[in-house]
Amino acid sequence: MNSTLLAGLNPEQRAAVELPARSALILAGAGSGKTRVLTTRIAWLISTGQVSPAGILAVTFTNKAAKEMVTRLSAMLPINTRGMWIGTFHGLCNRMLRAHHREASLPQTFQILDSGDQLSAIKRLMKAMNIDDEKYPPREMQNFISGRKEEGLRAHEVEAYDPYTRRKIEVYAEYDKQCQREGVVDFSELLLRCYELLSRNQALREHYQERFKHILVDEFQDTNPLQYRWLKLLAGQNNALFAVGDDDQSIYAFRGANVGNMQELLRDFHVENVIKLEQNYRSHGNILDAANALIQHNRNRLGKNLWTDADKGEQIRVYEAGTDVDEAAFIVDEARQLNREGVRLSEIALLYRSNAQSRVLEHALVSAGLSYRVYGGLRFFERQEIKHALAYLRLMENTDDDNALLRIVNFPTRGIGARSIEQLQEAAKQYNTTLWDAAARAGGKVTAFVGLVESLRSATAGLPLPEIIDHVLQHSGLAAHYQNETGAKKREAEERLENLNELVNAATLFVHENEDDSLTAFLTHASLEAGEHQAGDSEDALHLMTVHAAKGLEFHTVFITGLEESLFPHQNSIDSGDLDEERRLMYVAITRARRRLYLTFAQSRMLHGQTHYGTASSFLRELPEELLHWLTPRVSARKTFSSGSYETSSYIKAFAATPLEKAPPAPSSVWRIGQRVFHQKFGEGVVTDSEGGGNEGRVQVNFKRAGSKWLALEYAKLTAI
Ligand SMILES: Nc1ncnc2c1ncn2[C@@H]1O[C@H](COP(=O)(O)OP(=O)(O)OP(=O)(O)O)[C@@H](O)[C@H]1O
Ligand SMILES: [Mg+2]
Repeated sequence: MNSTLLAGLNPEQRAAVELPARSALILAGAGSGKTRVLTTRIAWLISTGQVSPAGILAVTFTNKAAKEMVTRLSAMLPINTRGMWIGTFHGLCNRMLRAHHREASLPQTFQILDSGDQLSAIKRLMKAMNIDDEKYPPREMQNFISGRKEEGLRAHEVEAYDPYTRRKIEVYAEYDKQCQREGVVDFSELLLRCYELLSRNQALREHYQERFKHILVDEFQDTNPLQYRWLKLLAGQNNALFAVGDDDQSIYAFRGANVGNMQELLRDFHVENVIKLEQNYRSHGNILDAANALIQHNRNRLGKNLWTDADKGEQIRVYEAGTDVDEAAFIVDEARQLNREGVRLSEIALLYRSNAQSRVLEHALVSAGLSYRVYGGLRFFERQEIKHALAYLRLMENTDDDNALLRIVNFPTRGIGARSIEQLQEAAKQYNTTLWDAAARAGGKVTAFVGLVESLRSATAGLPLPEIIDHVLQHSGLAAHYQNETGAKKREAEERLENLNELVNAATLFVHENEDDSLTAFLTHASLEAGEHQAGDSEDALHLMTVHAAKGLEFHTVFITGLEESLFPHQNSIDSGDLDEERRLMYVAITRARRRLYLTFAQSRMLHGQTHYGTASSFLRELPEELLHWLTPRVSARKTFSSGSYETSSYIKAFAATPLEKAPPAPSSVWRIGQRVFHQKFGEGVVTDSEGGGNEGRVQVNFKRAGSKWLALEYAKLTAI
């Protein structure tokens, strides 16, 4: 059986699979078979009797990847893969915390806060603490708390040298208390709590160290310091850590991931040899050449060469659209044509840098009647109506969940005003109880609400999950609320109602696929797997996702959309002067394609309610011309590319410019993005965006002292500096 397992691997891959039971690092570029090697190694270890399936712990990047790994394993081995410890860091930590909730001081039914829930919990807390949210923006507070947790630091361990930080630490401490009181944990808490559980509880630690002889990690370059410490703790002195990764695909430094972990791994685990895989099996030559050429612009690379046996294949298709709507229309036409030629829709991916870009694409796909699925982004479980429904379910499970209570106490409206809710919060604070307890004593409509939730709970006790959910939708008033909507909101309400019905379907599927079909398990799934598991999973559908979410995946055809300066590369990285991480992101995007790659961009785009006028991404310029096939006249090449200096030609485009014949802008409006300017009142700043031309135009300037502002060119007397 081993020989069939190993057949088809090249000698380096095979050597990696058959490494002795010591720690190892496989450092290799995109599409070189890292994930395949990792999966095959699990199968090989089990089939050669070196370890039982229960002795394996494998960390993948997404739940989708974990599922795929389990499916591949069952195809390779005649074993029961159910219950194997294969999952994301969050998923595995959740599992461990559920199993040992008492030791971790958590209620068994603890609920998970996604990032939106976390933000509202922080806002609520800051209000109770009377903290000025202008001085301490809640989002910044959220980043502060999550950032510290990802470094493994509790509030009392964070050092502060100024009053501002001290205040933030106070909020952090109170926030943790609030979560504990309410029986909820946020994403980073899952990891930190699990880490603390293992590090404090020797018996438990030894139990798991004894069990997991082989720990395997995919996408190792994106582990953050806490995840790394968690792995180290589990590995102990004797277990083997098998890590695969690619420094060129490290795209989570902004969230604390640390490529330096690779160096630490070599040292901490006494790794003797690093195996490199250099043959790419995924992409045609031109695509790989483009990826290699791009990434060569980065500094500080560990250095790898990728080559392929495959043909050069097609050139990369580049398309310049007038507007984002035109861009979407072009993509839909091409996708439809490919589909007619026999490419399955699920083999086509539309990638974008930011979630907000998906709306226009989705609209075009809906109009064209093409099925699609969005991964990440506007997540099914994050939709307003779904969160309302989940809040009822959460409160039924755990009445301490104040977040859930606040969300639905007056939704659908039952005449409980803001004033009553404030009184409720005051009472809870005064008696040091949860809102639920306070509500039970408050009397009137508030107490009737408690009665409603209790009746939902008793009426559904013992029912199968989908029926519980259906009952709650019908009897909480949620379904009726959307059914009764009329007028302008009717269409939207119908869609929301469909989503609610979809929640029942999701639960049906969940029960079918999981041994633990309790409500708690389902709510956990809703928090952890949000967006990865959408309706109609079996249907052939296009994939839409951010580049971040595309990591590790591959498709016949990939469209990289919105390739405009300040969108991709993102303005933040342009401002910081460090494009390396953005370039790695672009490298990830390019290397997802097997056969065909499209690069598209638009001259104007509506984002966040404003029209933006952009120029082609500087990444386009980093790709060798001979690899590109321009589908639109190379206007930008003339104006933007051939001058040699990108900066001098990235001017503000005139309002009335047509895609092909752009009127040169009036001299008075030539403020290029990146230009440093001086304003009488606001002082020094940098132009970050622009709209329109001539005197009607506006520019956005990020002022050093005054922050970001839009200014009308007619009035703002800016001078270049
Ligand atoms: N020896 C091989 N022969 C044929 N195909 C292979 C071989 N090794 C890997 N492949 C195929 O190449 C593709 C890329 O493999 P895989 O996804 O494992 O690469 P990876 O290194 O994990 O990529 P990424 O860095 O994007 O995660 C897959 O379709 C895989 O099945
Ligand atoms: Mg991979």
